[in-house]
Amino acid sequence: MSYEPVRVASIGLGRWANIMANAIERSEKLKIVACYSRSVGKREAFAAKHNCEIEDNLESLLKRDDIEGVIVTTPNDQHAPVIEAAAAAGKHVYVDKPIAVSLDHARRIEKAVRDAGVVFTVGHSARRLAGVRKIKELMDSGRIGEVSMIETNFSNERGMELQPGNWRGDRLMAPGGPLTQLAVHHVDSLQYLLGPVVRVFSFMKSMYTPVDQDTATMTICEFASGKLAYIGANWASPGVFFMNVYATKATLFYDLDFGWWSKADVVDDHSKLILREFTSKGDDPDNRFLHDVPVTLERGDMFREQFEDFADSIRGLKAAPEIDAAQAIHNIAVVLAAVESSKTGKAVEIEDILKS
Ligand SMILES: NC(=O)C1=CN([C@@H]2O[C@H](COP(=O)(O)OP(=O)(O)OC[C@H]3O[C@@H](n4cnc5c(N)ncnc54)[C@H](OP(=O)(O)O)[C@@H]3O)[C@@H](O)[C@H]2O)C=CC1
Ligand SMILES: O=C1CO[C@H](CO)[C@@H](O)[C@@H]1O
Repeated sequence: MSYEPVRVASIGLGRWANIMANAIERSEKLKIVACYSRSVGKREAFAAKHNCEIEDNLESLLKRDDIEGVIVTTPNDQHAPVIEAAAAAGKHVYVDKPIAVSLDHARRIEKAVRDAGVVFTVGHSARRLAGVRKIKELMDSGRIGEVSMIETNFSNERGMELQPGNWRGDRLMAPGGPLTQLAVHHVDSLQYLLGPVVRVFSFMKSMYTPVDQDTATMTICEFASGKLAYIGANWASPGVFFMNVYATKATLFYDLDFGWWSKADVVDDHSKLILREFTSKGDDPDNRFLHDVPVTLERGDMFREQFEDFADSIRGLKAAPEIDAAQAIHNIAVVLAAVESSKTGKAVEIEDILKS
């Protein structure tokens, strides 16, 4: 069903704003009409590239009646103040992940959008990858049996390039470093697949980086269902994104070439999902053989789709976007529990984090 494109403004015009704008430009459901960032150079470059108007300050942008929603890609600590102002002005809000880096900020955001009655969503796009959607389908259909555990990793080399002053190198703005910035995507996908995490244990170390930030993290999660998951995330290796699912009838190996992450319209072509199962399974454990079945992945576009979900909700085609504030808060609670565990050397209950 087609409708008048939802008119949006981009706020916080760094690297990710441009990748998100490219995705919006692949859709007929939204149109970027204006932009704002604090520095003049970034505003001018973004407006020229994405053919939109420039606003010199947030207040003037939010006063415009022709802007229906905002795309917030400011650094993590600037999500809450920008969203509070946008929601108070009646603008619908998309914010990139993580929703915020403290529960206090996350709850301020939840309250602001609820009080204003605006549509709100968070960019946990990885669950929309063709491989993750297919894993969910294979789990729900019973094809792979019952899952006991999932192992994941999302890593890249960025910790080695951090400089003092970069917000990613700040423990308050990016707690757990690569866990907050990269593997929070796996935190979301794992809770999408297995339900809520209840308890977390984590080790975090600072390695191969010029700043005082964790760059190697290993986290184990226990789910309310009793199932288990491992999340590895480092900032000291070439890019890695994988998810391996262990189930009673088959094991799934999902691997994505991180080099294509920001090109969401083709990234699914650079991923593979293998299903490993028994060819025959007799009584003799020394006479059981396995084979690998490649699983076909239909190409999607995780970034375009998340914006279309947002736009469809604004136009009333659906009640709400797939990812809401409550899920995003649970995602960040898992990250904060992992950071707490790495400090205390003990497992941390998510309930205790949510109570704090
Ligand atoms: N989903 C994904 O895969 C990814 C998500 N992200 C997320 O996107 C967000 C932005 O990341 P990224 O683009 O890499 O960061 P950058 O630092 O490159 O860009 C953020 C920009 O926001 C601007 N800014 C800062 N404060 C404000 C403010 N108060 N109001 C308006 N603009 C402001 C800054 O520019 P200026 O000085 O001009 O204001 C800055 O350049 C983060 O939340 C990050 O986690 C990032 C990468 C990938
Ligand atoms: O979420 C993310 C995924 O990958 C990006 C790198 O391309 C990160 O910068 C980011 O924070």
